[in-house]
This record gives sequence, structure tokens and C-alpha cells, in this order.
Amino acid sequence: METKQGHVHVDNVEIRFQGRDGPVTALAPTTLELAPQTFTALIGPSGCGKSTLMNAIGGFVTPSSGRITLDGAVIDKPSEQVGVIFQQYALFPWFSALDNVRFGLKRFGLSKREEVDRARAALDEVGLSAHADKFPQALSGGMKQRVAIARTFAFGPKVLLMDEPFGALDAQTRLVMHDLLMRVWQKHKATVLFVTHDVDEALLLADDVHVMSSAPGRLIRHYALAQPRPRALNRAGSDLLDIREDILGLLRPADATAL
Ligand SMILES: Nc1ncnc2c1ncn2[C@@H]1O[C@H](COP(=O)(O)OP(=O)(O)OP(=O)(O)O)[C@@H](O)[C@H]1O
Repeated sequence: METKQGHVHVDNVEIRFQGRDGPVTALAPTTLELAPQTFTALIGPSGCGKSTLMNAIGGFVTPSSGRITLDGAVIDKPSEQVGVIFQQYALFPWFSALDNVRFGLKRFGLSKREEVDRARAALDEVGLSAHADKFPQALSGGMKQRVAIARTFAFGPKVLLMDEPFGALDAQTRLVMHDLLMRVWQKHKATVLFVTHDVDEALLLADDVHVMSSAPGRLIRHYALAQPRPRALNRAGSDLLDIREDILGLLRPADATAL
């Protein structure tokens, strides 16, 4: 559970689905490296294949060609080495917050005591100690996503895939979640791939930002961000605002001026 690395190599991966009117290319041939324990944001227009790429790294979708490896081993099915957090909270409504986190630990053969201790520590890390016995319906959206984060980090995945995890939250809660995620990630250091539609979110959080083209998606631009955290977009001397303009230009539909 503890040995970390988490080098992901997406090697010339193309993904096609059988659509109603024939095959659809969801992801054009794509090569991407996620260095161990870095935070990569993926941004692109709706339908460009972001979730498809993420699902392939999660082992939920098989590439039509090319291959994906984690520390050299081909990913061909979901495993406990890769954690996933989606926009929809995916908590079990009939389990308390504590039991939701415990559920993620079931397959590790811990004693009940170890399981509960570990789950409590994970909830503590996300500031939910006082809510451990509450059921999801009694938790706010931000709190539910905290439980999902606790559940995932509790089992120590090498890779964490986050598909618009804060997309359903209000702006204020999102900021709080950014701080929380940075804190927890810097402690546990999984390799993170984070899909978002929000350019600012990508710039505030990521070491690397990849921009995808519209469908069939491919990676069209990479930005390596070395700005120290915590970041502010308008800090003097920072070029984040220029990068933001650049990315918004890339995402603007080519025919927007004709509207
Ligand atoms: N299982 C599937 N079968 C057929 N087509 C699919 C399947 N999954 C995805 N697609 C198609 O692949 C393309 C890419 O979808 P995907 O969900 O990866 O895009 P996305 O960039 O994540 O979109 P969004 O930002 O709206 O979530 C879309 O045209 C979608 O309809």
C-alpha cells in the first residue's frame, strides 16, 4: 500500500467507439507522460475526449491502439493503484461518512481496528472528524467531495484521476476545496490527472496543463507551471494571466467571431 511512484505513460493511444452511424474516434492518437507525483490538468472543449482518456488510464476503457503503462506495467483493468473521483460524489447513501471511507479500505485485509483508525485519520485530514457518523444526505456538496477525497487518499493510490471533481460546487466552496486538495496531495503525493473546464482552476493547481482540441481530441498545447503555491493569478511578476489568455484563445471556437 505504501510504495509510491506513479509514472504514467500514454503511448500513442487512440480510442474509437462504435456509434450508431459507425465508428467514432473519441481520442485521436495521443502520447502523454505523467511524471510521478506531479499534478496535471487537462482542459478542452466539451466532447473532446477528456473523460475517455481518463477512463482509459483508469482501466475502464481499452485503447483501440497504443498502450498505457503505470510504472512500466500495462493498464488493462481498474486497480487499487489508480483512484478516481468524479463530479458526482459516488458515495453510498446507506453508509455513514466513516463507513464510506472504510469501504475503500476493505480489500486490504486490515483489522477492523486498523480500518476504523485509518478512516478516521483520513476524515480528520479533510476536516470532517465531527461529521464521521453522518450519512451523505446530511452533508453539503463540498463535504461529500471531502469524503470522496478522504476515501481515495486513505487507500494510498499511486495515481489519482479527478474528472471535474468540483464542477458542481459554488465558487466559494471550490476555493476551499482547492486549498484542501493541495494540502492533502502535497502530503500523500499521488500522481494526479485533473480534468476541468475551468482555466483558472487548472492554473491555480497544476504543475502541467495540457489543452486538447475539439473532437476528435488530441493534445495541442502544454504549459509547465513552476509558480510556487499557493498561487494567485494576478500576482506581480507572474505570467499566469498571459497563459490564461493564451488558453482561452485556444478554447474559443474558430467561428466565434462570425456570431
Ligand atoms: N462509450 C461510448 N460509446 C460511444 N461513444 C462514446 C462513448 N464514450 C464517449 N463517447 C464519445 O466520445 C467523445 C468524447 O467523449 P468524452 O466524454 O470523453 O468527452 P469530454 O471531453 O470528457 O466531454 P465533457 O467535457 O462534455 O465531459 C464524444 O463524442 C462521446 O459522445
